Amino acid sequence: MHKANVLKTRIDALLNVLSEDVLVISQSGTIIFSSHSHSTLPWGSDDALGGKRLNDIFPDAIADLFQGMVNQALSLNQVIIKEVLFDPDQITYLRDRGMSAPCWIEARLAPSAGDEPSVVCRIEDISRRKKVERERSPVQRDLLTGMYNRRALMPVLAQSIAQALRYDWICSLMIIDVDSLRIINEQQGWDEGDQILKRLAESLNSLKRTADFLARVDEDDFAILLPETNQEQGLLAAERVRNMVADLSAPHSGSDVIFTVSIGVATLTGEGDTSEDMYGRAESSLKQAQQQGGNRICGEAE
Ligand SMILES: Nc1nc2c(ncn2[C@@H]2O[C@H](COP(=O)(O)OP(=O)(O)OP(=O)(O)O)[C@@H](O)[C@H]2O)c(=O)[nH]1
Repeated sequence: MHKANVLKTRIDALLNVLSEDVLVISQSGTIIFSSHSHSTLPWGSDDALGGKRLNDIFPDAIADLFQGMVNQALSLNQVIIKEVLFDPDQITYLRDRGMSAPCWIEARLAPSAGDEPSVVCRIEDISRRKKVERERSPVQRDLLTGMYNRRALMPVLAQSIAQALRYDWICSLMIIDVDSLRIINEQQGWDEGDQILKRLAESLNSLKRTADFLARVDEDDFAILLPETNQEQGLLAAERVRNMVADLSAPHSGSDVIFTVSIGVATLTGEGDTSEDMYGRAESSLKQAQQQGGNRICGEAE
């Protein structure tokens, strides 16, 4: 076999056993080689990527980020590593290939030794590693908004329930969900979605009473634990939140952040009620509010 063919066969064999994808990207942002016959990433085959420009595949912000890495790798002549969160909702190319969950990618760019200025990029899906890190992490704060997360809320809720049962008090929990954040991200960009989450977090933090406990509990969900609050008062508090969001979105507020929220409220039922039960009931009420079209509040039937 010709020496060059032997080399190519060896390289192909090597690339096929890698779980990562390898792309060679030219200085001008064109993919000149890709290795994905057995890729776990949904990029498609070589043919689908070869010759494509970064801008053909990624939204501008991500294409620019890769291009910046390419330039840096070439000018510094060293490996550049970055973690990037891909949201398939924003990347038609990935969505068309059936990718639905957001996915962390570690992109590692190493300068090539070829004639044409280009870089070798190793792309690895690190979603599983990120998930394990999140689950094991003792961190109790949400990185985007700086608020507590669900991990922090649950023991506080359990303690609040225990106290309320012991001293014959009451407490309520509301879960607030941003309506259609997926569509906002899609139509106005992920950054706009981030601004909405941050703005909402800040406003909830200012609105809540000192004794209330606020947390970002899911992608687009916040929860507020309301001590010494019965169902009627819980529903009133939820109405204040909904009105506050309406004010935030009003044209006169000087903000172009326009969104609505749905809210589910649950109240302690008595002996035997647990934090998981109460949380589940607030979630069911929230679901009801969403099913009724969103921008509304639902509590439990008495
Ligand atoms: N901008 C932004 N979006 C996020 C973040 N975390 C998750 N998301 C996105 O938020 C969206 C949440 O989707 P869904 O749970 O379907 O919520 P939704 O579109 O608001 O639908 P409903 O809640 O039923 O109104 C998904 O598109 C996520 O990718 C974040 O930190 N920032």
